[in-house]
Order: sequence, then C-alpha cells, then structure tokens
Amino acid sequence: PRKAKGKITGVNNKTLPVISIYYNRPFTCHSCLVEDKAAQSLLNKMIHTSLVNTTNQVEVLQRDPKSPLYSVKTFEELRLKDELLRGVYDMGFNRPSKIQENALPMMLAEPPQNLIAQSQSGTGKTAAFALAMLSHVDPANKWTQCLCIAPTYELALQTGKVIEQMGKFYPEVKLAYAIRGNKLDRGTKLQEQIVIGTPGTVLDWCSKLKIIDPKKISVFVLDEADVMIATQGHQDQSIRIQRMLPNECQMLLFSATFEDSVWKFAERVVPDPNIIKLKREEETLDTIKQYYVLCNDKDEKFTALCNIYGAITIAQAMIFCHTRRTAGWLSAELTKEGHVVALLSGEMTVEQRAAIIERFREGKEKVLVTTNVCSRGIDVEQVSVVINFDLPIDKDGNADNETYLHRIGRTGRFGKRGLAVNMIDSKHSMNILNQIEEHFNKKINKLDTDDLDEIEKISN
Ligand SMILES: Nc1ncnc2c1ncn2[C@@H]1O[C@H](COP(=O)(O)OP(=O)(O)OP(=O)(O)O)[C@@H](O)[C@H]1O
Repeated sequence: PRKAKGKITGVNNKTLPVISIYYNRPFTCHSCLVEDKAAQSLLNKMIHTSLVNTTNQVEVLQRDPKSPLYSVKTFEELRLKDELLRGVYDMGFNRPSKIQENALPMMLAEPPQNLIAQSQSGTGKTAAFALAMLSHVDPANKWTQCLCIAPTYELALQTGKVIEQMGKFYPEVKLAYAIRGNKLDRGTKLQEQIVIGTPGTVLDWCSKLKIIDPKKISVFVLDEADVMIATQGHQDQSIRIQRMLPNECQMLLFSATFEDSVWKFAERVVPDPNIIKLKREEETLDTIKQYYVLCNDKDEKFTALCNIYGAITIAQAMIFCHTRRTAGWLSAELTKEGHVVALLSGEMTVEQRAAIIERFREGKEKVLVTTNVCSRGIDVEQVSVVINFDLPIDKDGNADNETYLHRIGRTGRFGKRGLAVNMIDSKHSMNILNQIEEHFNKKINKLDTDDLDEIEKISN
C-alpha cells in the first residue's frame, strides 16, 4: 500500500497515519476474491453520498409479535440527546430513511433488543447503528461500552468517520480504532467508550492484550456480515468475540445481502433477533428496448457504435467490455472520434474509481466505458443507453444473466424507457445472446446499424 495524506485520531489521542486504500488486483465479479468484495463494498460507500432512493417495502419480523409495531417518521420522535440530534441534522438528514424508521426504535428500546437488518448499500444502515451506539454510551464511564467490527481496515475507518461526524457535538464520547498499526501494550486500560475495528485486532484487545473488558460491553455491532463471512477466519473471530460478551449485551448485525450462509452466521451471533429486511426491488426488463447488432469483429462493433451515436441523441451511455484491454482501446478510439469518455478500470484505486463515478454522475462525461466488475453499485439516473460491447459471461463461458439484468436494468429506471444494444461478433456471442433471451423469455430484435432510419426509430 502507498501512504496517503491525512491523520486520524487513535487511542489516547495519538495519531495514526491513514493508509490509502489500494488494491492491485482487479475486481472479478461475484466469484470474486474476498478483498474484491470488501473493495466493492467500500466503493459503494464512497459513491453513496446520499441515500439511495428506494420504493421498496420493509419487512419486519418481531421477536415478540404481540408488542405493537413502533416506527418513527421523524428523528425528534426518537427522543435523542440534543447533542446527537444536532449531529444528525448537521449531517443533512431531515428524516429517517426507510430502514431507520423501523430499526432505530428497536435499537433504542429499553430493554435493548437484538436486531438483524438487511438492506442494500446506501439505505442508511451505518448511520442507524452509529446513532444507536452513541445513544447507548454513558460518557461518564471511561471504559469501552460499544464494540463494532467491520471486515477490513478501510471499512472500519469509513464507519468510524460516520460515528465521529454524528458525534461531533458530543465530544465527551471518544472513539478508538482497533486496527492494524494501532499497537497498545498489554493491560492498557482503554478509556474510549466506542471501539471500531477489525475482528482480529478486536479479539486481541479483548482477550490476549486485555485492553477491553468484554464483560462491560453493552452494544455489539457486526457490520457488513456478508463481506465478513467471506473469510473463514473473520467468521471464527467474530463468534469468539461474541462468546465473551455478557448475555444482556445488545447484538446488532447488518448485511447488504442475505443468502443462506449470511443467515446461518447471523443466527449464531445474534440470539432471539428481531429481523428487518428491505425487500429488493424486482428489476424487470419490461421498460427496456433490447436489440442486437451483428458484426464480424471489434472494429465493426466500433463502427456500429459510432453509427448509433450519429443517429440518436444519447443523454448518457454506459459501455461494457469484457476485458480491461478492450475497455482501454475502446475509450481511446471514442476519444479520437471526439467523445468525452470516462474509463473505469480494474487497476485503479477505490478512490480513483469513486471520483470517476462521481464525475459521470454529475454529467461531466457522457460516456462511461467499463468492465463488468467496476459497475456494480453505480446508479446513474440519466443513463439512457447501455451498450454491451461484450456480453456478460460467467467463469465457465456461459451467459451471466444476473449481470445482464444488472447492467441494463439501470437504463429503464423510474418508468423511463431505456435502450440496450448488444454487440455480437461470433457464434459464441450469438449463443450467449440466445441463452439470455431464453432465460428472460424475451426476444431481442436485430438492429441494422447501417440503416440510420431504423436506428432513429428505436430511440423514439
Ligand atoms: N436519514 C437520512 N437522511 C439523509 N441521508 C442519509 C440518512 N441516513 C443516511 N444517509 C446518507 O446516505 C448515505 C448512505 O447511508 P449509510 O452509509 O448509512 O448506508 P448503508 O446502508 O450503511 O450503506 P453501505 O452499506 O454502503 O455503507 C450516506 O451518505 C449517509 O450519510
């Protein structure tokens, strides 16, 4: 890793250098390596500078179904400490997000309730548990009372920043980072009321080094459970930490996704939980017009692309390539043609990617050329056209339907009609296209890109 500017306050007011987030390896989709999952999650956090707009329904499963369902529409209703309410408003939050409406009353209830919450990135989970921890702390007590674990150093820093921001007007509450590089002597008695860190270091601080007394923890938060379980070691460490906590400690677990493995892990860590799930919006292809273009090679695909651009007005387009090399080549060719192009590619740092996505979102570039893996989490409303310069395939070379839906699903949002064009240059890619048609039970029509009238028609 390379060093970046900036300092964070560590324990006992020592400062820690902030190591920049740097990944040498490219993202590689879902079959991805653990670091890629964490990096993707970090990228999502960095690009979600505001709440994700969601119309999804929240599903609440209460531990005690007889107790009345309590949800809030304002932060005032939560009767937060003034210092915290000021922090919330200072962050620009006017009202609780969907997940916060239900999760916050549960998390702040007396007696404390355990919670498992699942909702996609950017829906306000981090802000919710940050507020819960800050609310539960007794600043007069100079020992650690709330413990939060995150899967990586960078994710821990990111969450810590939210807690620091929210607690800005509550300076009596102090935060320490239990992350690599923050070395403390055995037996040091930590005074910070909140500790955020990675499982290994937190475990050391609780057991070997006796820096935190786990028996005095009243809130335990496990963030990004889906990323956490990707590493067996982290899973075991998390469970070992949880076992040291007192029975009455409130356990909170958050995850963006909820496949079986996450659920099994969650059940081991959180006894008698309330459960909140934000149902995923069903993405459909109904509002998207899909076409394919037959070409012989990549140069012909490029010509077809230029013809489409020449014939229709495109607000913003995303173009997907299979490899970084093709993406690089294509963006250079498009630039030669006078297009203002952004290239999102696997060898960039997470910060660089976040900056490019932000510029694209602001409309500074009209075309974004990217490989698959960089694009998850990007949610740009004004994208009207998606071009699959290469069709998405899985590691076995078959159609990757989920990725296809993800890619083109972003064009037809909010009832607007979107356009998706697939470039076919071989028998194999035709075969992939047929698999996609079959999977979604939807015919994809052929488009003749030499016929400008025909292209104009599809954009109407
Ligand atoms: N009630 C709110 N009103 C306005 N903005 C909010 C609110 N809650 C959170 N946000 C903002 O929305 C963005 C996403 O929130 P947050 O990071 O808490 O979501 P998340 O579900 O934890 O997502 P991720 O898993 O990506 O971290 C942040 O920029 C946060 O500041």
